[in-house]
Amino acid sequence: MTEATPTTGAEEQDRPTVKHATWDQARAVAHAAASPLPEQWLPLAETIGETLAQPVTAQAPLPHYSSSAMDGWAVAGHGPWNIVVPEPAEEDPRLTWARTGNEPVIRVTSLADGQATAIVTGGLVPEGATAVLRSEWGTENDGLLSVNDDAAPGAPGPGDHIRPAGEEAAVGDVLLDPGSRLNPAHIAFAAVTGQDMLPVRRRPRVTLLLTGDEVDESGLPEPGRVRDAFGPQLPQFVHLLGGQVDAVHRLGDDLEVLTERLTVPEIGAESVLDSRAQLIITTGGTGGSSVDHLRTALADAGAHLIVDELDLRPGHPALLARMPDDGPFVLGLPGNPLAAMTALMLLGAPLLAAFGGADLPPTVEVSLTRPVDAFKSVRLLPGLAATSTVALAHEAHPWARTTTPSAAPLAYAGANMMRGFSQANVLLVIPQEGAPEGGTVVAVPLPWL
Ligand SMILES: Nc1nc2c(c(=O)[nH]1)N[C@H]1C(S)=C(S)[C@@H](COP(=O)(O)OP(=O)(O)OC[C@H]3O[C@@H](n4cnc5c(N)ncnc54)[C@H](O)[C@@H]3O)O[C@H]1N2
Ligand code: MOO
Repeated sequence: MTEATPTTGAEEQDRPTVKHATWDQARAVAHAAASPLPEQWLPLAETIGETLAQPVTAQAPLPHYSSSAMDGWAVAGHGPWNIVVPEPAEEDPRLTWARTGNEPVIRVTSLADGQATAIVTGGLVPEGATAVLRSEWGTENDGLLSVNDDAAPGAPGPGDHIRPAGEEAAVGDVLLDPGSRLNPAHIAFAAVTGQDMLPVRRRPRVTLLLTGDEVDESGLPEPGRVRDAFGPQLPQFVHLLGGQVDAVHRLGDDLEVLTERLTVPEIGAESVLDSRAQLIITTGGTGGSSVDHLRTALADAGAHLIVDELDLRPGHPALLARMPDDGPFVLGLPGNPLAAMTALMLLGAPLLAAFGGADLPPTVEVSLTRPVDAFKSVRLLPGLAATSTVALAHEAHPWARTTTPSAAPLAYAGANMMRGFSQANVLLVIPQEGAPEGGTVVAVPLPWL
């Protein structure tokens, strides 16, 4: 985890603008730009989908006691064994009427060599027990337990069916890493280690400003108009990347409206709490035409450009800026749908990860199933990689070894096209000179890989 030092507005403004950023510069600069949001403790069940702020460590050995993995008998030494029957426990007679189960007994806490006692799965193994004999393999006769003919030869071997305390983790072991986006498996694990609350970083609040007079929100548009590719999916896409979209505004192509939306707090302007979103994502209007106003609006508002254009296609007119006085970040996505998606992955994903205190999202190396031609610039192409989260886990866990996965560059990858992207699970970084079949290139995993 990288714990970025909180920056002041002044430092922010001093940082030079990175112009025409390469794909990896864009990721690194965006990730370094934001500081982790404050952490808060939430009840375990409410932390799924949030980002863990501190490591979870084992407070006790895991499991915390030696238990039986089978119903049967705990045995000490070689058989046959004398069966130790638990003594009945003394009980307050006024309470016996309420009891529905078995008579209370005093648990057998230790066994001497040649003794055995009945045990159920998950039961606490008595001191001195050397193995558990499963119920199918033992026969009781007159207080004596023997291994029967069904048993495997040599059973029970030393330690059989005993789950030793601490076999999963020792006290102090790091069980979950900070920066992890918590999923149901993490929560199950945290629960069995005895956690009730976890420290998480809340998602940064995001406002979407969708520009474009020519954009329709439903139906099949007339020629000259386009159907909005962003409104129906960008809030969920941003959520997958760690943000929380609280507001979506459609602005048309109007400089005044855009400037107002960039500078006016979302709600509660007079509130003591800063109600502004931490990130404003705009779509369209990044270009230089008479109806593209984003750059003008940002300059008028005194915003500082952190990244000004990317040195690749599609997505080159994208920008990352910050409003003055520690104001929100502004991520300007180009209007062409695929260009917007590449810019979101290169600038938005690392920025949102940094807000959560998470590392730069990992990339994977893939080998191409077919060659890709040279082009006038680096390209980001939608790709279908034969990989899984295991390949990503490999980055964090060297024990999850994988070989280089293959990936197919997908057709229909124009800046305005969604057909290729709709089948993709990665964005392939193709060098300017192209790449041969079998050539290795970097792939940026999409958050639904
Ligand atoms: N003379 C130049 N023209 C263009 C250049 C250039 O360098 N010189 N760059 C091209 C590239 S590359 C891109 S990308 C776009 C950037 O455009 P903008 O960010 O200014 O976006 P718009 O002009 O508003 O729209 C571009 C395109 O995208 C469509 N669009 C917009 N919003 C949506 C939406 N919500 N859903 C679907 N499609 C949308 C819009 O209709 C346009 O077709 O500029 C190139 N031009
Ligand atoms: O960003 Mo444009 O979409 O590079 O082609």
